Amino acid sequence: MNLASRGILLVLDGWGHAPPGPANALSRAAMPDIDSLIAERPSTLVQASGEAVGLLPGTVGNSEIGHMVIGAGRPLPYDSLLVQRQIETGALADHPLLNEVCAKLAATGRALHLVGLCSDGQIHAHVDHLRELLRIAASSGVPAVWIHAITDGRDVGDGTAAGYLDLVEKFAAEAGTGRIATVIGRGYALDKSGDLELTGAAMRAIADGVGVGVARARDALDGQRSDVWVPPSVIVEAEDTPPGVVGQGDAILFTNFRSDRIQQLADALVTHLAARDVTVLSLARYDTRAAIPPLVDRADASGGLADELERHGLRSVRIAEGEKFEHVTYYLNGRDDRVRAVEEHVRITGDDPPDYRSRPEMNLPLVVDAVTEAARRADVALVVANLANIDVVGHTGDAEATVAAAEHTDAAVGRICAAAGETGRWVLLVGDHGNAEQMTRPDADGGLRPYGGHTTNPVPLVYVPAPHGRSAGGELKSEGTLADVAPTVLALLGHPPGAAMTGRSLL
Ligand SMILES: O=C(O)[C@H](O)COP(=O)(O)O
Ligand SMILES: [Mn+2]
Ligand SMILES: [Mn+2]
Repeated sequence: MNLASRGILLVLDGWGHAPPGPANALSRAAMPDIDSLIAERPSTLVQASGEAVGLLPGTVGNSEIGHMVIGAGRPLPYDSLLVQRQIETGALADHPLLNEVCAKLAATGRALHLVGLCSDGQIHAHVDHLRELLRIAASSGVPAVWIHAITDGRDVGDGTAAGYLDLVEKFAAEAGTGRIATVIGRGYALDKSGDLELTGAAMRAIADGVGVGVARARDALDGQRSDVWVPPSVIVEAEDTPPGVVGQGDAILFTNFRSDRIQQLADALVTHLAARDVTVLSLARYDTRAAIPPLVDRADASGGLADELERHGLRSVRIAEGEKFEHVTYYLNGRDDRVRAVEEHVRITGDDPPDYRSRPEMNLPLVVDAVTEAARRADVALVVANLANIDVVGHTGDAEATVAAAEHTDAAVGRICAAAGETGRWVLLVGDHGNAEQMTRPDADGGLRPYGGHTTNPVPLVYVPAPHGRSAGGELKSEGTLADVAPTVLALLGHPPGAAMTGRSLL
């Protein structure tokens, strides 16, 4: 392979584009390296949200679909879209497995427990799906439906949980079934760091009714520091036992469509309830240890960049710190957990602070070292790395910390581009979805409140040619999407797009 055709694909997580302004942490940050790349190198903006990537129109992008589409070279109908389609066509209401489980509950007088994130953030879940499941349960004659409401405050503004709890109660009243049994912050219920104390606290509230006792769902929010950290709370209507515990012969249906953050809880519940003869289902397919039957299955994501690199015998090294490791491996490879013979997966571990605001640099120097080391190797055609800071710190909603994260990211990009120059590599930089370029959101009273969630903004794509390599004229083609990244990478490596790819090279 021509030396100059080797490269580095850098995903800057949460790097969206928006006009400069006080709420744009990226325009506020001093980012001299990235600014000069955008000024001097071919660049464009590409779509990373909504239909362009396989989401419902107007839906914010996310790391899973972002990396999957970057890898697949085509939009992929995401799990949320597939669920929505099944609702619209009536297929969910007619789902044989769901009907069978509901019929059994009706016949045995047992309860259905719906467990999921209650917001319309559309990253992990949508409260409208819960509404539909309540309707289906009601029309199937399920005698009791308990809702285990996980509060959000991350994919939607913090302080909005009360409104969603009210909405859930309204949906239940409309359907004629459903009562909130527990209220649990996503910090507990959706931990994915392996902290089994957090997961255990959520699990005991759901399964056993052990937690902070409150009279009404909304009371669980009183005096709490954020929607994310609402302690596992149990609605106790009578003095003694909370009514919503999971009993012998009950069924649990997890209503999140995205697996990554609910799977730890789902696995814990399956293990904990093993002796209680509980049927467990999930709305979409999960990557749990226990096999949980999904109501809606995943779209095929094969034939992407990983398959093409393998076919051409091109070695790639994937590098990211823990928060985004699966994204440059599992998701980029189309939710395929094989490590191919031509791949190396490097998970950067450092010490992770409990709150990234206190260390917006995260473990970035270690990521840069690993990228530099891989870039020096002649046997490596492609280094793929994710720089997580802008997104992960952006999620705290703290604009000052996010500015600092962006400045660290800029310095890292400078170091990586210098290493690329020394090793004769090109670099392609791309965001996977917006986040840090929009750190406030209007609230109901016409004011602005801090916002740490994702956006629908396009993301930059910047091509830094190798010192003696192919140059792309002045600009990259316009009107691209994340689906065009893999064809562009393949073109730079000297290959056509894969047969399954509908994206095109933007060179
Ligand atoms: O799970 C999270 O951290 C957020 O809800 C979504 O962020 P991600 O899509 O970047 O993981
Ligand atoms: Mn992301
Ligand atoms: Mn994110």
